[in-house]
Parts: sequence; C-alpha cells; structure tokens
Amino acid sequence: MSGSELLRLENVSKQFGGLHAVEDVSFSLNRNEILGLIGPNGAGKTTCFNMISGALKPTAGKIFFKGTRIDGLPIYKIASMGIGRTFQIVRPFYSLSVLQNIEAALGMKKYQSKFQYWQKWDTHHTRQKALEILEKVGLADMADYRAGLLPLGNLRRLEIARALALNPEVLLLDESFSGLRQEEINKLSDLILKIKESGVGILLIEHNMRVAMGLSDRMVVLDHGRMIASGSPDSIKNDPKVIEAYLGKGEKKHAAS
Ligand SMILES: Nc1ncnc2c1ncn2[C@@H]1O[C@H](COP(=O)(O)OP(=O)(O)OP(=O)(O)O)[C@@H](O)[C@H]1O
Repeated sequence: MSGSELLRLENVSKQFGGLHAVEDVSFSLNRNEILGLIGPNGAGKTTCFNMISGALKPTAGKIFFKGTRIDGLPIYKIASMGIGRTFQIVRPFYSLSVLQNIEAALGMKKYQSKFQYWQKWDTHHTRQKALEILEKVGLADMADYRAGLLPLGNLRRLEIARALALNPEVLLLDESFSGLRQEEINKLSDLILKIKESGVGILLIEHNMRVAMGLSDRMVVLDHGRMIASGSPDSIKNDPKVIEAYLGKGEKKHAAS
C-alpha cells in the first residue's frame, strides 16, 4: 500500500442470483486524486459504490480503507470512518432549511440516528460548523432557504455539503452533474477540484464523458461487471475496448467502414 493510498478494492465481485453485476474488480484510490469510474448502463458502477459504502456486501473479494478491511461493515460505521457519498437521486430533508440539513448531517456523525437528539444538534458550535461547510460549497447565502425550493444545481451542492459534514477522506460522487446546465457544471467542477486539493480522494461516476475526462486523474472502465480498461483519460479515450463497449461491436464496424 502506498503512503497516499486511501481505498483499495481487491478482486471484488457481487452476484445477484445468477447475474454477475460486478466481477473480479480491483483498483485503488489515492489522496488528492479523482478516479473516474465509467461504463455503459448496467456496467456495475453503482453496485461498486454500494459495496464500498456498506449498502451491499461483496460476494467475493476485499475492500480496504487506509489498510483496514471494511467490506461487510455497516453503512454508519463506514461513513464514520471517513467515506462519504452522494446519490444519483438527491435526498435532502426537503422541509428543513439548507442550514438545518447540514446540522442534521453533523448530528448524525455524533449520534448515528436521524431523529434522535434534535435539540443537541442545535448548538452554537454545530451552527458555526454548518455555516463553514456551506461557505465552502458556495451555499452560505442560502442557509435559511428551504431545501425543497433549491434548483437542482444547488441541491447537488447541498448533497456534497451533507457528505462533507462527515469529514470524509474518500468521497463517492454518483452522477453529480446529471441534468445540470453548463454554467452549473463549471461551478460544480471547481468545487470538486477544491475538495480534491484539500486532501480528499474522490471516486466519480459520471456519464458526461467530457466532464469525467476533464476532472479525472485516472479512470477505470467497467462493462458487464468486468474491468475492461484503466489509465489516464487520454489512454481510455483511445482504447478500442472502451470504444467498443460504448458504441457496440456493430457500431464500431459500421464506423470503421
Ligand atoms: N439489488 C439488485 N438486485 C438485482 N440486480 C441488481 C441490483 N442492483 C443492480 N442490479 C443489476 O446489476 C447490474 C449492474 O447495475 P448497476 O446499477 O451497478 O450499474 P451501473 O453501471 O451503475 O448502471 P447505470 O449507469 O445505469 O446507473 C445491472 O444489470 C442491474 O440491473
């Protein structure tokens, strides 16, 4: 394990009945690095996220966080160790304010339950910390807005802010850019680079190839659960196996003819 390695998957597989959703996948993620996890629909990307975050237990293989084996540990335990995630579909508390959403996330780190100890979350210290996080993600001006009223771009920032409340060293971002306008994409890219520079390792699932290639230091490509390529964005872009996975064999032949 190198000094900067945060996360490592070793020969990880997940079967659902007879379906091999993820098969024998190995890769690692370092501090200050963005690793793009890409592949066509159904390739196994979200299943990888679910195994890393503890929502699913691998059928085979091992997952390490800073050298400690974490596969099969409960979600809350993995989150409190320092692995945060966002979801494809945003899930804030819509009726709470932006600030309260972060206070709740900070409270969950302490108490590991959503609805207990509400009053204890509401301390001066928690409020200050929540404001600092909102400042970082550019939502401080909207602290008192109801989360349900935010447009999608800001909801995605709020999701990231909630994940940051757990002070993660690894951040799993699941299609954070989907549905955003170019201006919002640029702002979110800047934020993600800033988070990386603060010492976090980021694993990014992204269908927008331009965004994924632009942000990632390295990429891993899955297809039908198997890892078909890994390397720099440039090497991935020109890899015939990757082109074939995205376009399909027929299309490639067609394109070549
Ligand atoms: N809980 C489950 N039970 C059964 N099959 C599942 C389950 N979760 C995922 N799958 C299947 O596993 C395969 C991989 O799915 P996964 O969601 O990981 O792919 P993905 O790469 O994230 O796809 P997308 O880009 O469309 O989100 C798919 O065939 C999917 O239908």
